[in-house]
Amino acid sequence: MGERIAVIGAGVIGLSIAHELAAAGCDVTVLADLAPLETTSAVAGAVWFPYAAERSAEVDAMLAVSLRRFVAIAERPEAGVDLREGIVVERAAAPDRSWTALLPAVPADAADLPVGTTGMRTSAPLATMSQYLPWLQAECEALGVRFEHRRVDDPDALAGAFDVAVVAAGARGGALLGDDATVVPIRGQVVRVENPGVTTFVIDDEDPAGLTYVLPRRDCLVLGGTHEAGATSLEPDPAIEAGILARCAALVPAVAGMPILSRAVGLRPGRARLRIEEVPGRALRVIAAYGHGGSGMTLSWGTAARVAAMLAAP
Ligand SMILES: Cc1cc2nc3c(=O)[nH]c(=O)nc-3n(C[C@H](O)[C@H](O)[C@H](O)COP(=O)(O)OP(=O)(O)OC[C@H]3O[C@@H](n4cnc5c(N)ncnc54)[C@H](O)[C@@H]3O)c2cc1C
Repeated sequence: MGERIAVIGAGVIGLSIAHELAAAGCDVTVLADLAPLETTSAVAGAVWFPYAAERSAEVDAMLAVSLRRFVAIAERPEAGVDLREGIVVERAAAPDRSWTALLPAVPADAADLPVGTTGMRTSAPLATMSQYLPWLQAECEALGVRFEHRRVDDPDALAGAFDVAVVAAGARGGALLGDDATVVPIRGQVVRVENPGVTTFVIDDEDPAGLTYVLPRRDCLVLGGTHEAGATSLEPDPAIEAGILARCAALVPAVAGMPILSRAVGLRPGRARLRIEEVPGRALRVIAAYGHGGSGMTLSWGTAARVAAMLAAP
């Protein structure tokens, strides 16, 4: 392709796109005002599982692309991605098991589930983001990608220096393009505790007391969470944290009282539909790539493949 491409954003979406475009021969520069470990992506659990994002045939194809890629990446221990056993708790009378078409799963034993629930046992890629994002950045750099710490106020101002701008700016994507007011930040708070030896993840999205999950990363156990549409505070809330700790201890008793290592808040880029498309009428070719909600890691490689295919087309 050989084009000069600016990727605005150094979260999991921007890095994955930069990687695929550089691998295809483009001259790629990532422009971002937050480094990978400062982004929402670094707050993510981060388990491959569709949550709070568009579902459609097109998105399911992207989910499949990402899943295959993460399974392959898990073969490289230095990347920080592991295939983990896990349980997805179900509380609906007719639970949505569409994800099992992508990820094989079997009914979980009642003894492993909260009283009165059903659930599925599966095995899914889980990324230790503190390791995976730096690894992905290094992989990009090995392909020649440059990184500039810089805020972009107007993508059109990149014309001349670049042939294409890819807007992978997460929750700020709509504001940056100025033509999309439909992005809603969805606040998510987590607590990271010492892992008492938990190896199985548990997700209970529909817990009536609040979104609850326990995710064993390599460096900690991530306890979550919250789903607060429209909330934007990046300060961890102590009352919310107390609720998370109580719900997680009820779900996985071994986590009760474990020492807290850190706390984090991220703003998921909520949008009814992913925005992956050409943006007409700009001073250079602009491609939007944001709106991944609670599934940015889950959709990252599928997104990158779609953007690469758009750029490969004449
Ligand atoms: C608590 C929590 C748990 C989660 N768990 C999971 C999970 O288990 N699995 C999963 O798949 N997803 C999960 N998510 C969702 C996931 O984190 C997001 O979907 C993902 O991080 C979005 O990535 P992104 O690259 O689009 O945005 P971000 O990670 O937010 O990165 C945005 C980038 O754009 C840059 N940027 C923005 N505006 C500008 C500008 N004007 N100029 C320059 N740079 C700019 C920023 O500096 C940053 O580098 C979770 C999210 C939260 C909050």
